[in-house]
Amino acid sequence: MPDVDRAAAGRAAIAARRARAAVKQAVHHRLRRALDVAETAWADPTTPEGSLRVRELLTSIPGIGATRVARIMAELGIADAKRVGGLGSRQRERLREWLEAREGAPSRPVSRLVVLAGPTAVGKGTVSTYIRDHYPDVLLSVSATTRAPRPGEVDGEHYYFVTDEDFDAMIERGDFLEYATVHNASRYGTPRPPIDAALAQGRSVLLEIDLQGARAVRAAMPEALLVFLLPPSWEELVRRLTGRGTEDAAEQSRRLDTARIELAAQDEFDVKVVNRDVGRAAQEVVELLAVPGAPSARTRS
Ligand SMILES: Nc1ncnc2c1ncn2[C@@H]1O[C@H](COP(=O)(O)OP(=O)(O)OP(=O)(O)O)[C@@H](O)[C@H]1O
Ligand SMILES: Nc1nc2c(ncn2[C@@H]2O[C@H](COP(=O)(O)O)[C@@H](O)[C@H]2O)c(=O)[nH]1
Repeated sequence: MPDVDRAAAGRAAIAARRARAAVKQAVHHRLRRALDVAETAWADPTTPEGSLRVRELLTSIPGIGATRVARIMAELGIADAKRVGGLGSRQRERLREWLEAREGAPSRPVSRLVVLAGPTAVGKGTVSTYIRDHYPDVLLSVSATTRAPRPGEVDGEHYYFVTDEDFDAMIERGDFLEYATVHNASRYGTPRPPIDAALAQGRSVLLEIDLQGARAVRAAMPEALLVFLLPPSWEELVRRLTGRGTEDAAEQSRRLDTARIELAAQDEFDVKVVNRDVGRAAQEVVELLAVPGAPSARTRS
């Protein structure tokens, strides 16, 4: 096949894969949302979620129309007019199981190379650390950076802390899969050799990098799956950034400027995950990685 045709076929295959992933992600997202709504209603039936009718909750899931809803509710033993907050404990359990079984169905895209990006302080580092600690089969890439270590950060574990000269030398040697200046401040780069070695051994790899890095990895390795971590709200994002207390006011403001740009680019990503709860967000990311022994959504506590 001529090179031009091969390139066009490759682009078409990638576009088709992204389209399929987007549809699956939309269904998954609505199922996840339905579960969140139900859990909120059961934690406090006086909330707006509590007064939602079960049939409304179920029709919010793509592909489920009125006829199917009636059949599902009959199977679950839930009367047509029931509200989510008014369900008894057995009905709740049956509905939860039904939603989790759907959500855990093997319909999501899975990749050996996942890029986790998202705005400052959304919890990328926290979620990645949770994955590293709970799923040792996954290689969490350690970046090089020219920024100074924060209290408690360990060289070689959180980052390779290097000088500007070292960073330049690494660029010269072609050590990086990608690198960027982030928040108009320090430089960060992803060392390529450990990633190639892990993928060659069949291990899954997680990169926790910024938007520019995510775009560069997509260009270099189109098989990578790009995941965008979202905060529950802008206010919560600001709370997390200020609560972390590791940046002064000027740096916080610079990071929030970048955060606005990053949030505006979220639709470029294959999958979006909301970080309400660290363990849950980590599990959602792990389910996108081809990891042997990772628990399915059905076994989530
Ligand atoms: N689900 C969560 N609920 C509440 N707090 C959280 C959650 N996830 C992370 N945090 C807290 O938010 C703060 C920011 O988290 P973290 O440093 O992991 O963010 P980040 O996305 O890696 O930030 P940056 O891009 O600036 O490095 C931390 O104090 C962390 O403990
Ligand atoms: N493009 C890259 N971005 C990276 C890399 N490693 C980390 N990052 C991102 O930088 C910011 C700031 O990190 P912080 O530790 O100073 O708070 C954050 O968005 C990281 O995801 C990398 O190798 N390449």
